[in-house]
Amino acid sequence: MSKPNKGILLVNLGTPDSPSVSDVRRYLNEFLMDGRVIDIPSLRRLFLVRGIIVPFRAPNSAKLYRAIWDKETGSPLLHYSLLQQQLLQERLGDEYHVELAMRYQNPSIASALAKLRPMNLESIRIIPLFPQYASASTGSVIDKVMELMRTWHTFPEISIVNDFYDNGLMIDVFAENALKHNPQTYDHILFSYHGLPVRQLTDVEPSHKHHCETAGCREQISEHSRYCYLAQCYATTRLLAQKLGLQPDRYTVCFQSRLGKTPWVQPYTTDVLKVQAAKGAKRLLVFCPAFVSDCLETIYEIGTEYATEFKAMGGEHVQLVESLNDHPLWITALEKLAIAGKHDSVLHPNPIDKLGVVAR
Ligand SMILES: C=CC1=C(C)c2cc3[nH]c(cc4nc(cc5[nH]c(cc1n2)c(C)c5CCC(=O)O)C(CCC(=O)O)=C4C)c(C)c3C=C
Ligand SMILES: [Fe+2]
Ligand SMILES: [Fe+2]
Repeated sequence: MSKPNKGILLVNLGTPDSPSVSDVRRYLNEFLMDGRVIDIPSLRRLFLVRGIIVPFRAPNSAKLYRAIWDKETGSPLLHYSLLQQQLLQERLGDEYHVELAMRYQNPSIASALAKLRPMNLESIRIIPLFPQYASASTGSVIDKVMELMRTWHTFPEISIVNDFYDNGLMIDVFAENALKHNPQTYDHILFSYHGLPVRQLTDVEPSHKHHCETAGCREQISEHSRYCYLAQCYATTRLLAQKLGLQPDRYTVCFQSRLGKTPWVQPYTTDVLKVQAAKGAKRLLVFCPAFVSDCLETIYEIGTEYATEFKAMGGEHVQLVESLNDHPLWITALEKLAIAGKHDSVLHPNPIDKLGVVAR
């Protein structure tokens, strides 16, 4: 067995160590004290998070985590992330060493970097597992990695995959997972993305600030909206709709998981459910393309909470499209990202067929 020469660090958001109230409290405290997540001055954040949000939220969130916790495999997010790490390692072979980390809680980014550092690697590629760039997710991972690496004496070649919202193989896997449910048999289709406070959307870059909603971010990706979460969510949706042959009146883009009282990007998924129920829709198919693994926000929020709400409004069925999880083609997408970075971008193609990575 040869010694690995290249490091890959996969990073997802994080999950509590267990669904106990104390572990959920520790997780929420770390998560929500991140200044990129609750982006207000640190003293106000401390008061709001420690004094109000976490004490009230932790017991309730712990109940939700208990509902999705598997007796053997624990948190679905950690379970699928570990599978992705293991399957990617098998694909890449001995030349590479693949580590998994979570931005919050465990396995921590610090512990993953502590394993990679003494390997004296030629390069390390960091892959935050969020298809669309947001400062609160991808940005926070990059920030943390940079903070931890600052003390290193020597650096290998470092690269970061900052988004992959238009990755062709990822689109193929979501489309394939949806086809199992015969999309044409549903009254309407929702593309439900994780929400963000509106102010976090507009703070992208000076030429984009204040123009997000008027600069056509929902219609196209432009040089001003290249890093706009909203623009990337709509771009992912257009690619999926195109792949599945969906006309615009068959689907709605919406945003879930709002927290707090400030305005978040709209339309909210709950409002779209109401509109659809009022129109007489009975069956909804829901994609969650901001998540590469099924997790609390897909399994519980969509599959249980929103499904129950929709039924109470007269609907009959809400079907979640399974996430990418351990799909072999998604592992191929990760393999390509690991070897060549953003290669399979549909909108900005940079083919790497010459590297010999073939779709399996
Ligand atoms: C898709 C990427 C994500 C972004 C962007 C994001 C922003 C964001 N999230 C919160 C608050 C919460 N999110 C929670 C769970 C959660 N969030 C993501 C991803 C993104 N969040 C995932 C994958 C998960 C699920 C984790 C799991 O263990 O399965 C939670 C915790 C659950 C709960 O108590 O409801 C909170 C809180 C904010 C405030 C925010 C941006 C500002
Ligand atoms: Fe979140
Ligand atoms: Fe925008």
